[in-house]
Parts: sequence; C-alpha cells; structure tokens
Amino acid sequence: MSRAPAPVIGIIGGSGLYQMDGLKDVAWRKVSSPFGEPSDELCFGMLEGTQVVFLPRHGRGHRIAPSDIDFRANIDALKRSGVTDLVSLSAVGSLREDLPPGTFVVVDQFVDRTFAREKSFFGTGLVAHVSMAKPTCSRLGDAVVAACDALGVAAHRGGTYLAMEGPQFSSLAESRLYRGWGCDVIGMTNMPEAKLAREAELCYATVAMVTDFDCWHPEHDAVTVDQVVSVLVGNASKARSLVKQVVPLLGGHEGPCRQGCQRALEHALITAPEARDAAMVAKLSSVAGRVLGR
Ligand SMILES: CSC[C@H]1O[C@H](OP(=O)(O)O)[C@H](O)[C@@H]1O
Ligand SMILES: Nc1ncnc2[nH]cnc12
Repeated sequence: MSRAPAPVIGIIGGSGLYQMDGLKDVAWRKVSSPFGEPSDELCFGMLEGTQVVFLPRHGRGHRIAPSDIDFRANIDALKRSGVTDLVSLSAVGSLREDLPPGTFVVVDQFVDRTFAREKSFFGTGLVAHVSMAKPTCSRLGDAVVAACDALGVAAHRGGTYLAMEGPQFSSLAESRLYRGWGCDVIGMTNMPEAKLAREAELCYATVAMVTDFDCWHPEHDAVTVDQVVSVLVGNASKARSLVKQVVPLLGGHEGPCRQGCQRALEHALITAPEARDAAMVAKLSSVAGRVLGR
C-alpha cells in the first residue's frame, strides 16, 4: 500500500504577522494561480523536518484590504504548493466579556456576513456543494490547543467567528446583534477563506487572537487601529511561538484526516461529467484534481 504524503503545513498570517521566523532553508517564491493574484509571494521553509508554507494574508506591509484579498488565489496557491493542513492566524474583536484581549480562541464555527467576495471555486459549468456543518478540522484544533497549553498561552476551545465585510468596524447595533446571535468573536477575513479551504479539501483551523472588545463593551465605546495594533504586537510574538510548537505536532501525523476534510469533494460535484465546462475543469486541476481525475 502506498504511504500518504508527508503533511505540509500552511500558515496564513493575518494583521501583524507578515513573516515567520525560525524557518530553515527559507525561500519566498511567486506561485501563479488561474484564479488571480495571491496576496504575496509564498514563503517556503522547514521547521524541525516539516515543510511549512507561509502566506501573509494582507501582503507584506499590509497592502490589501479585507474585501480585496483574492481568497481563491490564496487557497489555490497554497494547495498547488502541496499544503495539506492550513492554520489561519487572525486578529479579532471579542463579543464576550470572558474573552479579553490577549486570548486565543480556537474557533469552530462561522457566521458569514460578507457579501462582496468570490466565495467558491465552483459555479455554472461545474457545480459543487460541500458541507460546512463542521467548518474546521478538529485534529488541527486539538494540536493548536495542545501547543497553547505547552506554551502557557490562554486558549479557549470552540467559538463562533462572525465574518463581516468591513473595512469599517461594526456599529453598536450590529455588535449587539451579533452578541445576541451567540457569536463569540468578530473579524473580516475568515470567510470565504474557510469555505474555500474546505472546497480545496484542506484541513483548516483558525486561531482567532483577540485584540479588542468590539464596540458593545461599555468601557470600550469605539475600536481603533491604534488599540488593535498595540495588542497585536504581543499577540504576534505569541503566535510565532505557537507556530513553532504546533508545526512538529502536525508534521508527525500519518494518514488521512478522520473527519474527512481531505475527502470533502467526494460527494459534492453535481454537474454530469459530459455537461462540465472544459475550461473550468482545467482551472480546477489543483483544487479538485483528485475527484476530476486530473
Ligand atoms: C487591523 S484590525 C482589522 C483587520 O484585522 C483582521 O485581519 P486578519 O484576520 O487578517 O488578522 C480583521 O479581520 C481586519 O482585516
Ligand atoms: N473589532 C473588530 N472587528 C472586526 N475585525 C477586527 N479585527 C480586530 N478587531 C476587530
């Protein structure tokens, strides 16, 4: 029987995280995607024998606004680079008193309120519907929590991330509404990223790093970039330590994901083979090559 390929760990760095340190044999390389321009070159390196591919979500220098990130190009480029497991690092506002700034929340659910983004690799010509019932990979979540515990970083397991369009922060009415919906943290980037990672059959987990209480909090009436950035600096160095701790844990994993993230497309394609658009099929050679036989 052939062995499963060794895991390759993708890291998407959010606000404040534009490069990784501690990697060996580092090379930044441009990876082209038929879906558009990834946010930046991808940074390839090794960490304790495991291959890591890092991508700064907003580009180095934080050039790209949330609505302008080409999420499809980013996920496609990571998949083309061999990534199997993807850890997303994100700054978020807190919607709960007991999740103060500095807390890392390993979210496991999302509410998608974004509306101005391409949300699927598929569409007319090749239609697919994947399940988003469990949008994150519990194996990755377990590894992140274990790594936080080993580092003494306060981590909260589970939570719902409300993805808003931005770039403005939310109004008081919106912030209260999202709290009423039972959401725990708020950000602008994890959707459609998580949906696309699922379509690309990647295991995906998010570490949501709290930088502020959103505006609902009586003692924090407005969110400001200054406030977010000052907490980000501390969060970013903890995040770098977290990556160093979690990569070897994930790199040691053998075999397919038991939750089925890596088989998400198995029963998702609905367009009959003879009715499929050839150009779309070609474009999907990396994302869906496994089920398209390419
Ligand atoms: C700098 S505060 C707002 C900004 O930070 C978050 O980005 P990311 O998830 O990439 O860390 C948030 O979603 C906004 O894009
Ligand atoms: N309060 C907030 N709302 C949306 N995105 C954020 N990123 C960091 N803090 C945020």
